[in-house]
Amino acid sequence: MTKLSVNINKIATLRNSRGGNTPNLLQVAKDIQQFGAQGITIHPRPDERHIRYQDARDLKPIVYTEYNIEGNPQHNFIELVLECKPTQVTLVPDAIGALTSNAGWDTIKHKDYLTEVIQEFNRNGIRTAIFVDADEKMVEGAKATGADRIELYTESFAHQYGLGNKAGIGPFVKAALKANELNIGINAGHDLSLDNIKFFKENIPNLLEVSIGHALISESLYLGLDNVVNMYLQKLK
Ligand SMILES: CC(=O)[C@@H](O)[C@H](O)COP(=O)(O)O
Ligand SMILES: NCC(=O)COP(=O)(O)O
Repeated sequence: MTKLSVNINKIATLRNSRGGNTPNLLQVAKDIQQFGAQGITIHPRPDERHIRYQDARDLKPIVYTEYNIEGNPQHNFIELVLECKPTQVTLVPDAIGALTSNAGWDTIKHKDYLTEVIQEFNRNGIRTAIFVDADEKMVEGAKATGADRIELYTESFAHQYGLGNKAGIGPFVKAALKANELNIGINAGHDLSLDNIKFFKENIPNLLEVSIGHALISESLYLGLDNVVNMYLQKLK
């Protein structure tokens, strides 16, 4: 079974568009867990355009499933994660002002920095994951930092799959086999959807967790959050 962690960034985007508290992020997080999701993911960005740092703190007592905080480990982010002590921190190399995540880490070039940050989180009992492209060398580099898991950046797979090109899964299978060989866990995310998730899951050996936000919230506009969470759970069995 692969765990579903729902990324609630888009709920915060909607809330922030009017400045009030509708929709209520904390209530949505409670409901998503009640509907059966096994985790909640947030990705606070430095400009706090969707998830605010205070949201991360407020969610701490609400999230009783796996709490995953994603972001670039700048000083403020590290402080926040150490304060919130989530189940998992996922390190993502976001450029300031990027529209969304658009690349994995170069785990070879940044090995020393990543190792240092990961040691700090490990000392605090927080599981660590590194966001990487589907590249065996980057998986080896992630393992060398001491990270518990990789998160495969799935945008290229999703894009190719949408064009009808199933061969786009190829590099992801190779990266996953390398991760299995090295005994580093596998998460995945970015642009996964009801259309592509089953194929992805069936082809990736030992896929532990997926974090899904943009498509899942969009699909919920038509089908409802409860239905959509459960449709993903069926496909991830
Ligand atoms: C790492 C990743 O792929 C997601 O966290 C994604 O970047 C969501 O962030 P946005 O909601 O800001 O697009
Ligand atoms: N880590 C990926 C994530 O949290 C959600 O990405 P997306 O589904 O919003 O593209």
